[in-house]
Amino acid sequence: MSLNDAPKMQIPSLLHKLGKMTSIRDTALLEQSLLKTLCPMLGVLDASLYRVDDLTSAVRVLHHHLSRVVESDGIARLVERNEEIYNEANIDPEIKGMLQNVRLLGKPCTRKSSQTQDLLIAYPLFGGREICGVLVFARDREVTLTEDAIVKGVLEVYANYYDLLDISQRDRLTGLLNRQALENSFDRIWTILSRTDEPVRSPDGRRVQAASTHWIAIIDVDHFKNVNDNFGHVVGDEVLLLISRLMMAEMRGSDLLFRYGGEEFVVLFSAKDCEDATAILERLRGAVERHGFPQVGQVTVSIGLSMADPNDLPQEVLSWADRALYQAKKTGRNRVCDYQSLRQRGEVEAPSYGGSELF
Ligand SMILES: Nc1nc2c(ncn2[C@@H]2O[C@H](COP(=O)(O)OP(=O)(O)OP(=O)(O)O)[C@@H](O)[C@H]2O)c(=O)[nH]1
Repeated sequence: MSLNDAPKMQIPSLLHKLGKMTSIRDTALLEQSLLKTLCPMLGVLDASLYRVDDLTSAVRVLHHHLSRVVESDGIARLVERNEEIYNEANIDPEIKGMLQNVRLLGKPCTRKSSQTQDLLIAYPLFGGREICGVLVFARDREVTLTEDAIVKGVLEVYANYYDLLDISQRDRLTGLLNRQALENSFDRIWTILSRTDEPVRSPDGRRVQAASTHWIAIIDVDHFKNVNDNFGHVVGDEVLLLISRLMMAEMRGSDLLFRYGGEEFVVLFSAKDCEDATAILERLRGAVERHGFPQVGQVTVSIGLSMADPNDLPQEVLSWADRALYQAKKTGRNRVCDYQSLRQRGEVEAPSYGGSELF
């Protein structure tokens, strides 16, 4: 079968959807739009996009789900639901296996679902020459050659456009997400955190567990002005770049890392409890402390931590982490301080909301 066999109505509709997709200016909405474009074309109600890191573990998953709901007027309508999760811990082993196979083979893979008897179909998503994601959907029949060509074409347009949008969200020096990206996505991330109890389903209908407690940390380089003053800005930039690489090495692929300001970074991550979150950041602090920075030698960081309870305002939580950072600086630097413990011990006052430098 060739593209000529595609139903006549499908091509105008596809072009229209591609036009809509490329009018979007936000990567998260773009992903939703991709799944929204492909689902009706493939005749499926669910599809998922797994973003993977260099080691093929999924770092972020978007599930798109359509269901038929009969409304009060008696007419059945399609209702759309999108779920985004940042924790790969509970992805089904069957899906994990497929992600690995797609990554190794660099081409689409199909296997029979052990639970529903549907076919699980996975397509690689390329970012440059690397695979940066996998599209997965389940259906009762193989994709035809025409469908295969359409899916690959749509994924290519999507990937090229995603790269363009992604550049504008990145800090030029470190490649981490920039402050603008944090501010733009803060409310969306918060909504995801507040939904942790809701069931999330993978394309073959199985339940995917959501994440544990979330935390925000602000990481600030100590006496960084001295680095610039003594060694110059080029060396200072190299220090920032190396610290960002140490952060990437020490944190998990699913953690969100931002360069928030000059020598200030923000990390959004999940951890079991405060002890666990502190231990993760202590590991990072120690890695920076032990690292030999060219010319400069030793550099240290101070870290302020706060629990990111979705019932609190994101800006408020960030200001608490900032308050804890201030305390870490005040009490000697090269330390991790967490706001909730400082409050319990009466070592800090609650900052007056709205008075923070952040936002
Ligand atoms: N090289 C380089 N320096 C930067 C960049 N952005 C900000 N800075 C410098 O970072 C320094 C921050 O200095 P301060 O805010 O005084 O803080 P500090 O010297 O780190 O002191 P403490 O935070 O109190 O430990 C300033 O000298 C800025 O010029 C950057 O992109 N590259």
